Amino acid sequence: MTLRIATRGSPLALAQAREVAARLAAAHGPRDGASEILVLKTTGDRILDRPLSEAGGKGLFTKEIEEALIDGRADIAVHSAKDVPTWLPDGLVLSAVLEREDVRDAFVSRIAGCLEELPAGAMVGTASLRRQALVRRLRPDLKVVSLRGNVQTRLSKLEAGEVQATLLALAGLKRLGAAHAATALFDPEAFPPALGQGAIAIETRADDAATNRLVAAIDHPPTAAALACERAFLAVLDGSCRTPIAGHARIRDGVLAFRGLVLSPDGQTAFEAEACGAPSEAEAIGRRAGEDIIGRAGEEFLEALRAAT
Ligand SMILES: NCc1[nH]cc(CCC(=O)O)c1CC(=O)O
Repeated sequence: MTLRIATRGSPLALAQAREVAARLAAAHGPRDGASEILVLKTTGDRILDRPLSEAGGKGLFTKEIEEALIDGRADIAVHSAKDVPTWLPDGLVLSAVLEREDVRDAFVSRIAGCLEELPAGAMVGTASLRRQALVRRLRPDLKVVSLRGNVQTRLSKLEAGEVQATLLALAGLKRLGAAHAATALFDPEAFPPALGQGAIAIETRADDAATNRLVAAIDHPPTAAALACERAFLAVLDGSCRTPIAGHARIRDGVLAFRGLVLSPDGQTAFEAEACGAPSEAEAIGRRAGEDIIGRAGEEFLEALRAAT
């Protein structure tokens, strides 16, 4: 039986699918761990002319891939965990997560060594509402503009001088062999990553016991716990592409510590929560942090966020 792995066709998505294929082969040998890659185009790949947050939000990079799982054209879907919507379709599960890459965002620029060094009025291009809000919070004097396209496209737009700086996940740069493009790295405390950033998630049909047994062997339980915590936080806050939301769970000395943040799009208002506990309580920890923010921020602020942009 050859496992069929569905993925988007961007260079980053292909690198991630190949990594899953290599791990399966390493864990189960070339026969039982054999796989083939099925490349699919998603709505998110087709919309190039406007911000994705305006294009209907959730699941733009996952829907067509999940459909292939549901109708049996594929056995495994590989996603960047941060692109996986809060709610999965009925019958699908995140059955494994690979060990997390570096969670940090990278600052990329030819004219400044870091965000602080950019001259007032400089243009920073990023399509991520989280990065836009965090940049505005730290540097309200900069011009933040949307910059779309896959990682390579964004780097060439920077080269062409469309913007003076951009921000990218270091994990993605590393997987593309382009980590040298990073000018500086953000401290995750000052510039918290997207929920799920740096992790590769494997989605399968819940009732496909044979596939789920094979992928269980490449699961990294500490990353899975961190992701469960981060996704529980997202679920409580009903996070979507429209909501600037950030956060990061990590396990140290057997304790899972989470810090999450919700921002107004202009970055001027932010609510933050911290929670920690046993990794086995990951989801409850994430929920607790989310409920803490709802309690303090108030429905009004959160409603305004949902309606914003
Ligand atoms: N939304 C695009 C996306 N999805 C995952 C990554 C990077 C890899 C990762 O976070 O695991 C990127 C590019 C980026 O944010 O720079």
